[in-house]
Amino acid sequence: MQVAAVIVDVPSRQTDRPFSYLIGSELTDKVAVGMRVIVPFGRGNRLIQGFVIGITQKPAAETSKLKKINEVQDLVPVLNAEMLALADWLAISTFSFKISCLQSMIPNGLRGKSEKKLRLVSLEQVDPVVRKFFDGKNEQILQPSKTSAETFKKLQKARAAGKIELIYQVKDQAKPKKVRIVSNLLTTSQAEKLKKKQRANAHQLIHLLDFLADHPQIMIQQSVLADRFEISPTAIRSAVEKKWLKISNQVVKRTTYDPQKITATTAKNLTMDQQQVYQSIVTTIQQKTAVPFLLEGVTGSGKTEIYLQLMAAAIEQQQAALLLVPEISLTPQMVAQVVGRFGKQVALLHSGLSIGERLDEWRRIEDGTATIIVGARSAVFAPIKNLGIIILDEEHESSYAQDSMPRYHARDVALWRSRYHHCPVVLGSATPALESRARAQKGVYHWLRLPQRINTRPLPTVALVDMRQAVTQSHDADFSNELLTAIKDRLQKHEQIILLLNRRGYASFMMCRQCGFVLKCPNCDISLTLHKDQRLMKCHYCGHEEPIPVKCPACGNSKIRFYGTGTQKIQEKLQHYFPTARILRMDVDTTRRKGAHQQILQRFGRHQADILLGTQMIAKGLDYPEVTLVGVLNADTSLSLPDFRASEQTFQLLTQVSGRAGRAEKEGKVVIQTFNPQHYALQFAKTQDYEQFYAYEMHLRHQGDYPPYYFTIQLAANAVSEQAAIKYLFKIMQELKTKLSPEAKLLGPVPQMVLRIKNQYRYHLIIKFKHEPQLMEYLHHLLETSQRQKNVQLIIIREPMSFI
Ligand SMILES: Nc1ncnc2c1ncn2[C@@H]1O[C@H](COP(=O)(O)OP(=O)(O)OP(=O)(O)O)[C@@H](O)[C@H]1O
Ligand SMILES: [Zn+2]
Ligand SMILES: [Zn+2]
Repeated sequence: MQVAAVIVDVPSRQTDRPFSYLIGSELTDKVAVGMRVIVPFGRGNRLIQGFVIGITQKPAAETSKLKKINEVQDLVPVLNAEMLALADWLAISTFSFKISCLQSMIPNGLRGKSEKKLRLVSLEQVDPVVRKFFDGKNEQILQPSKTSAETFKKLQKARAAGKIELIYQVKDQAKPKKVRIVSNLLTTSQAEKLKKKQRANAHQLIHLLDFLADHPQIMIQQSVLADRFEISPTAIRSAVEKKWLKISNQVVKRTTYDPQKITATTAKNLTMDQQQVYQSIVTTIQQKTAVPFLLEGVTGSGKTEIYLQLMAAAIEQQQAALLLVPEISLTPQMVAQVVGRFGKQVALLHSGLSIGERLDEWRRIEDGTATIIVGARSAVFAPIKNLGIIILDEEHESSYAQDSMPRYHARDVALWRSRYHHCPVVLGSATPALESRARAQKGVYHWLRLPQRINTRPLPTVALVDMRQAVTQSHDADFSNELLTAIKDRLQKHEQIILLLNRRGYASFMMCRQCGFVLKCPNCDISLTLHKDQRLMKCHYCGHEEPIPVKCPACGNSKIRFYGTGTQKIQEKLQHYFPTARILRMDVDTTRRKGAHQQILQRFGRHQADILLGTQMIAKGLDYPEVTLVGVLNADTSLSLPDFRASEQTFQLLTQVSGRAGRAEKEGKVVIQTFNPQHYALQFAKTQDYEQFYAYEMHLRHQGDYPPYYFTIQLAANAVSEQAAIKYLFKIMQELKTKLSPEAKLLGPVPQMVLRIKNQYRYHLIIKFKHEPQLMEYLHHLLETSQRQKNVQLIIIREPMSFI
């Protein structure tokens, strides 16, 4: 009898092992390793999803007690041998449940009970058995247990030959995507006549009539009309009422980018420096060797062009390329370049996709149609079969680390996959993570450098403004005279400006000026954050929200103040200083809508605005030739976090954002406002000297026994009872002391920075160590036994991003 080892979709310590299921005769030869199955589970025999990770033959006598697989969900496996091996490694190295690892490798749309349909693509030379299965129809639902083994085999064959395709029926995919198309009902002369009849202050309608006069008979997507031609929805609505316009719905095929908006680009001639870097890497693609590279190239040194040409080289070798970026919505320029160069071969994976879109892209990668894959963190699991190169852009970005299970770092997964595929990995950054740079130093990574900008353009000059003095002159805690003067100057020259409001470790909260009461979350030990546009106070940890109070909940006084500078407030101030300046704001509030990031950046790129004001979002990767001034309003907020990486992250942020200035012919200037001008992170940011910063910071890390000199593991205990959490960690600490060598160091147990989240108290213990061969095994044992600890939840995090 055939028995399948199945990992079931119940993420818990108790169920984190394979369960045996019998493969009944109706499913013989249809179940394969890597397929999803539906199985009965638990006492109630609830039907749940699982993954087959092994199949064995057993004598009938041993299988009589086994439950049977209810149904197979796939025609061909969704997880291949590589993914299964990767899941094994991931589960062990990140202390995660196997099911969580497997789930993170498939798109959401394949979770749970989706219906599978097969669609006939071509009728030519189709096997009669397959033809009969379709029974004259184009599409047919697949139910493996009700399909004969012969038919199943033939279907698999037809699929492999591209004669049929698999369609996973996902809720949102079932509904075709529609767009609203606006048709112009007016002739040019009608539009012009109507224009004369409008009131002079009806700017929007006049603007629209101008457009209609210029474009008779045009049919255009409403979103394009709104975005590119800046016509407001209100104007469109009233034009429809007036019968100037007609709106109709049109079904479109889902694509994740609009090919019409992308212009094709060709490869640039590499500079000497670029050529050298390119050569070192391209040989490893050709020779199929798993070499990790650290590409340390200053801002504007032309790393992107090297990536593009390396990807082209992989394609030439009939291989695929994976480009990881920190957050795809923030890198529309990068996406435009990749799509411009590689067109339809590109698949984009990012969080902005709907479930159906993601599934479509995943399938295009899996069946080999897409060979250039661009995506954020989770794209590192893209089902690419023959990888030729993996590139991690901005490799220092913390968004590459997932902070929920499985707690993996995309860099580690990329390195693993590079070994599996025998292909190079390129870690690129102007400000590499200290860990990466240290590994390059030790020769673990092959170290490549681009110390100069393209065509030896200078880096921008950076001025630090001491806000302690500046405030006394400008009487404005947000703007120094120096920054205001510089802004005024660029506005006069019609150049562009980027202003950064550093909001890491920063939020606006409410305090009563009468009694000092601060509005806190009822479930967590943290103050609620003001979201002005939604008129809500929100908890960023548990999602609790409540209306903005008008009176102090404690004393009833109405003298409530909101602290913490918001981008909205800064925008108002800025507009007051420069009434005619066109300002774009980019923060969580203005980018909630899908595609909003892209729209804002495109408008700025077309020079439809003078100032781009934003949070960290605007610091990375932007390449706009007209930007000659970058201002940082508050450099210090991220320094004050009690975190060993605070300086590193501040330096990285400041260097990255400075790098946006002066990338083309015109020289760039940066003004950084700070209350700590003497701090080394700021001093080195002033010279944008990564190497010096590296040397200094490494010295401090060495003295403090911090990474990368030590490996670290965080043991976090969460419990409703504070005492239980502390007690449990103390017990572990005692045990650890007997297991670890004297070289290892233990910190804690101490409360985490936010002591209570969702009514759970949070304590932790940090292990710092250099070489402890027994440790991993002990920790796995600890996790296993922790399930007996009913009232405490233990989480083990390897190399946590911070100790807070
Ligand atoms: N070989 C080349 N010849 C001419 N221009 C180039 C060449 N390579 C790159 N450039 C241009 O130089 C500018 C900077 O390049 P790019 O954006 O790739 O820098 P980067 O190293 O990725 O910088 P950052 O780290 O700041 O994102 C771009 O405008 C790009 O088009
Ligand atoms: Zn009060
Ligand atoms: Zn909360």
